[in-house]
Amino acid sequence: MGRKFFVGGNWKCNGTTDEVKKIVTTLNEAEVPSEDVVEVVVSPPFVFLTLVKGLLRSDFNIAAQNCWVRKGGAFTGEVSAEMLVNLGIPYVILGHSERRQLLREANDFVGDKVAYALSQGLKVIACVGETLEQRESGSTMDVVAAQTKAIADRISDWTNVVVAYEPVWAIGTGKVATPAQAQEVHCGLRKWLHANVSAEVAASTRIIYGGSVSGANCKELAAQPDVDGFLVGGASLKPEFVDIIKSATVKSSA
Ligand SMILES: O=C(CO)COP(=O)(O)O
Repeated sequence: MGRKFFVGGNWKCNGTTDEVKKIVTTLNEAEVPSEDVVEVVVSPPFVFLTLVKGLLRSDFNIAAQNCWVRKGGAFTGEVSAEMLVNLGIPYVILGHSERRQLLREANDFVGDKVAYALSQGLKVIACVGETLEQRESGSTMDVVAAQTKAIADRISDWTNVVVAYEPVWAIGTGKVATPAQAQEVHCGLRKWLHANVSAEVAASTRIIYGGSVSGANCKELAAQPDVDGFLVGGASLKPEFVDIIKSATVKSSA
């Protein structure tokens, strides 16, 4: 199947120039498994993309945290996919729950963004996930399936898509999903892709987990068969991120 382990660090709206330089220095000095074993992608705020690109080791990649839904133009405050391509930024995170919730990004809008970003040559980390209320009402799979469907309806090639399952109740709360809870949804998403897209896409698309991932809990999560990596928030700003990258070896030694 060859789903290379993927560890993303979403820095969100954090950091000063000095702090960013410090994080990059830590990453550059870290001894981590080779590129054949793990793909590492860090996602600084837009304003630091060029700085990080200039300093970061070449075996790590960079993602923007968002981009505009269509071609750039008169859209004050937005950053277009074309601009990211122009800067040499390979990845973009789209549909993060903070944007879905705080900025009211709806499923269709996120689907349009994913399709446009892919059409411009970007790779996409597409986020899905349920709220606590939705989980408690038993609609987790329906919610993540609807979010995934809005993407599937608009794209035909999944090669450059990584799906990030991030339960909203686990983000920034220290309340991590149990390995069994993560595995259940990841397996459900893979089955959904199998039934609604294709067996090949289901087998080859990486489904990564996000929500209070730490150096302490990453190994157990990484051991789950359908967990292909992580999207890390808070811990990606700390040296602990290196331990999370190293959890890739749980997979390669399995
Ligand atoms: O939202 C996340 C990554 O995109 C997860 O954030 P935390 O790791 O801080 O819970």
